[in-house]
Amino acid sequence: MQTRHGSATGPLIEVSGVRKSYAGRAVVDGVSFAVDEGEIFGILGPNGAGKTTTVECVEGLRRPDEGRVRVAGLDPARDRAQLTRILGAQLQESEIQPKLTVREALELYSAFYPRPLDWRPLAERLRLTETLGTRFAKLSGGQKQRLFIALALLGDPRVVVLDELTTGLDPRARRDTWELIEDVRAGGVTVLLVTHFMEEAQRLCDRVAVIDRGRVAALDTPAGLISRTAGSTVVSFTPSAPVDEHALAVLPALASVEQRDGRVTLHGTDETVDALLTLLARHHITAHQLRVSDSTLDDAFLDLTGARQP
Ligand SMILES: Nc1ncnc2c1ncn2[C@@H]1O[C@H](COP(=O)(O)OP(=O)(O)OP(=O)(O)O)[C@@H](O)[C@H]1O
Repeated sequence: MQTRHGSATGPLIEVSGVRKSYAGRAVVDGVSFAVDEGEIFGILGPNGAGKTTTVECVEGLRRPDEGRVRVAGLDPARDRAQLTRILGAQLQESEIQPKLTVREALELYSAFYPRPLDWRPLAERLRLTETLGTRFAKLSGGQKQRLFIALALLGDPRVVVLDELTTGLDPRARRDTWELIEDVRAGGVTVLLVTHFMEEAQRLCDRVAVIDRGRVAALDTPAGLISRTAGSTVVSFTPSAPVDEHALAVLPALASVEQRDGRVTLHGTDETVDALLTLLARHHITAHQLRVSDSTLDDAFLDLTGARQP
């Protein structure tokens, strides 16, 4: 297959056995993954897991102590000048002069690239046209994020790296930003996305690497991560009469069972639910407020890392 940039596909980003220590403590401890062109690839993990350090190695901002990173065949630590032509990174708020207007920021950053996109249609697409005369400091959170995306795309990159893009946004602005990222990918850009939000990863990412304590705890599609969690179906109900614990404990494919305040919650599979209903019928027990749902990426994450999300 040919990409819009005309090169043959293989992974666009390769991270292999990367290690990075600070003061003798390994914060990235042998991370490997590969991102194909056109993917939205998520890096998900608890605070301090090493996500930012990992993507900074991809951006060429940090040099790994060990391991290999390649972006379109370039070594980010060595070939930074060439890398900036194909990789757009999200700036941090502190990197933009608060007094610059949106127009000035777009013009200034365009000058950094050899072949920048025309910023006007980009501003239009990112709904920034109304704000062109507004100073950066006066923008809303959502407008700032849209400007960050515009600046990351100005150089017509093959890949953009977005780190905690929607942190601090309200739900509406977050959803708008997700649509923009989907648009960006539809335009052929590969997206490497660091996120804390399960919903964001589930909605946007083709594949997700869950990073925990500097290592890749799992790498799969969001659906794949969910299906490998112990008990991908959750069923809860209030029984009309006590249910024998031992009978519940031997239900097929049962991952866990909990009885609290008269309510029973089971994690299992569809097979568990079928057997449960048969069991209840046999004992003439009615299941009040019966709820059956699929596990979420949240459950998968907890299973994989044992960490609570903030
Ligand atoms: N320059 C540095 N010097 C020393 N320690 C650092 C440095 N940069 C990061 N760390 C530490 O490395 C660990 C991993 O940091 P990193 O920012 O990569 O994690 P993260 O997964 O992105 O976390 P968060 O979600 O909290 O941003 C943290 O404990 C952090 O304090």
